[in-house]
Amino acid sequence: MNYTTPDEAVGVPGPTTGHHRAPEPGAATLSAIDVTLTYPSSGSTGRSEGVEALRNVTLEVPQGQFVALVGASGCGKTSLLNMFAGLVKQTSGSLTVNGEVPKCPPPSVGYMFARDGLLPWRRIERNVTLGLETDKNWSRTRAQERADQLLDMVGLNGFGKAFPRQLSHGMRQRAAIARTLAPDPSILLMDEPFAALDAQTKLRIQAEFSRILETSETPKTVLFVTHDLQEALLLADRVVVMLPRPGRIATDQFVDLRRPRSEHLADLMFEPTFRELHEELFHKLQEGETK
Ligand SMILES: Nc1ncnc2c1ncn2[C@@H]1O[C@H](COP(=O)(O)OP(=O)(O)OP(=O)(O)O)[C@@H](O)[C@H]1O
Repeated sequence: MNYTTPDEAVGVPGPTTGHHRAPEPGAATLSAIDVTLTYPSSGSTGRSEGVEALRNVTLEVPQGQFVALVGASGCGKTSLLNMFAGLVKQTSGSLTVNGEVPKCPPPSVGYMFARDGLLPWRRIERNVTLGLETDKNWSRTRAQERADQLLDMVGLNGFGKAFPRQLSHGMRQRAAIARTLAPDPSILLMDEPFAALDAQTKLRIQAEFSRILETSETPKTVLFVTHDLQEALLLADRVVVMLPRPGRIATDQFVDLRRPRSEHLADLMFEPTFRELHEELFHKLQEGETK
C-alpha cells in the first residue's frame, strides 16, 4: 500500500505544517474546504441560537492516507465524520467525497462507530455479510467465503456461527471491523472504534487493523476519530488536532514513523520521534482545554 509523503499531502492547513499550497476543492478523496456547520436551535434544549459545531474547517485527505482526528469532547469530530458520510450537511463551504457531494449511504464508504453495533439475533458471520446482502454482485456463497476470509483475518476463525453475546467485547469489535471491511470500502470513516477496549486488546487490534490496511489490495483512505493521542500517532499518517467552541483545526501534523507499522507497533511508542510528537501534540490539546 502506498502512503502519501508529507510533500504529496494536498492542501494541509494549519500553522505548524509548513504546507502552503492552496487546496484545490474536491481534488482529494475526502475534501472539506472552509466548512462551517451550525446546528439549528432546538426548543428542547432551551437554546435560542444554534450551535456552531465547526468553523472554517479545511481538511483534505488524499487517496490512501490515514488521518486521525483528536480533540476535546464537543470539538466537532463526529460532526465532520457525519458530513463525509452524508448524514449531516454543512452550513457553508464545500465538502466532497471522491469529488462529489456525499450521498447517504455513500458508495465505497465504510462507517464504524465506537459501539460494535452487531445485531444480537444474527450469527457473527451473518453480521459480517450484512452489507453484502442487498448487493447483487455478492451471491450467498461468495458472501460466505468473504465472511470466512475476514473472520480469519481478524482472528475469529471458528466463531462465525456464534452469536454476539457469546463473544468478548474485543472479539465483537473485531467482528465489527470484519463487517466494515466486507464490502471492501475504499474509504473508512471510524468514530472511536477501539475506545472501549482494554490497553492490551487495543494494541493487538490496532496492530491487526494496521496489518489489514497494509496488506489491502486497494488503498484505503481513512478518517479516524479518537481521544487517544497514542493511538492516533501509532496508526495515522497525519494527526489533526481540533479545538472546541467552535470546532476548528489547530494543528495538522505529519507522522514520520517507520512503516509497516503493524510489525512493531508496540515498539514505536518508545522511539524519539514518537515521544517528541506526542509531547508536542499533547501540549496543543492541553492549550485547547484551557482556552
Ligand atoms: N444533532 C445535533 N444537534 C445539535 N447540536 C449538535 C448535534 N450533534 C452535535 N451537536 C453539537 O455540536 C458540537 C460538536 O459535537 P460532536 O459530537 O461533533 O463533537 P465531538 O468532537 O465528536 O465530541 P465527542 O468527542 O464528545 O464525541 C457539540 O457542541 C454538540 O453539542
